[in-house]
Amino acid sequence: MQTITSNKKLEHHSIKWREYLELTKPRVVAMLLLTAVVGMCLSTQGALPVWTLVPALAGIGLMSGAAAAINHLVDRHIDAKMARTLRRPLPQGSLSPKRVLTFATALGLLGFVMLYAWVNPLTAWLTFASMVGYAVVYTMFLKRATPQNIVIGGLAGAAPPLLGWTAITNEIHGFAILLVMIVFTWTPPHFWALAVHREKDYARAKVPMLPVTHGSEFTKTCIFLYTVLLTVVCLLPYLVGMSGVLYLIGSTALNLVFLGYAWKLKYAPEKNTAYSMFTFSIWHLMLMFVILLVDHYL
Ligand code: HEM
Ligand SMILES: CC(C)=CCC/C(C)=C/CC/C(C)=C/COP(=O)(O)OP(=O)(O)O
Repeated sequence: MQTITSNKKLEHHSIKWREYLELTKPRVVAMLLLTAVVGMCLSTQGALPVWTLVPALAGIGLMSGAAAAINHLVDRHIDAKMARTLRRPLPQGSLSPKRVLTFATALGLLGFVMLYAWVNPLTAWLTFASMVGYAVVYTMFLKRATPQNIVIGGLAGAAPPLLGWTAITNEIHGFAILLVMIVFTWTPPHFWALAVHREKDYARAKVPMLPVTHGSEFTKTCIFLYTVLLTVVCLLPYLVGMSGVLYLIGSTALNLVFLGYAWKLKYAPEKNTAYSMFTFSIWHLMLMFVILLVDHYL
């Protein structure tokens, strides 16, 4: 009997851990950290100091996780109306809003103190600004107000390469801004492809995403134009001498495939084209940053 009770307790405990982890959007944070690592590596020709790298990644990861948890908290009523987000811990009632707020505050504070004390105040404040940009500016205001929400809000998610760069050098460099621009121009095709696929969800929840306010045809045109812009932006690291030929070939190949998806989505869509493009967008960004890294060290 006692064993059954303690097993239940254990099960209860482990389920809660999984739910707290889900609040932090771990796969998104993993990608943000990859872009931050690349920012760190590209900022120097030398080896990275481990005593800066570790607290920098921990601090950026914790503050991103805190921002994601606040997004879950603020959006809990919207999330309850959409099939994709209905099973999240808050709409399901498996975590209370108060607990989520405490969790997010603890994570955010811990991350900030780590960055401030062990990295540098510049990185701590820039990460804080990104956290506010996503959790407050995007989630509380822009998301509910304008179809340009993700374009402007995308700046917060694009910041980590700069955060990685400043963590190592304590200064804002033009090359770091180029990396930010890559993620910034990648965000609209990344998200709008998903929004086209999930248009009904957003309409039901009354969130003014572009396909809801301007229709899916207009959104597909915007996706295509942003993908062209992304292709041009991705040439800049080569043109300014930040990256070499390996990067040029790799990034151009990735962008040609991405453009292929955008073209197909606009002119010859099949049932799953929008979702396939969204899935590819994640591979695209991941490989783009891996190529930047390989190019830097070869
Ligand atoms: C305003 C900016 C952004 C918006 C609105 C956005 C939106 C979304 C949404 C709604 C999903 C969930 C898809 C699903 O549940 O199937 C998603 C997934 C994802 N996003 Fe974004 N995104 C943004 C920026 C970013 C950035 C900057 C990164 C990383 C650098 C990123 C990386 C990812 C990854 C890795 C996934 C897959 C997560 C998973 O499989 O659980 N996103 N994005
Ligand atoms: C400190 C720092 C770098 C902060 C950035 C944090 C962060 C987690 C950015 C990711 C952007 C993202 C996943 C937006 C989706 O929100 P959504 O509400 O539109 O998507 P949802 O419906 O899936 O919740």
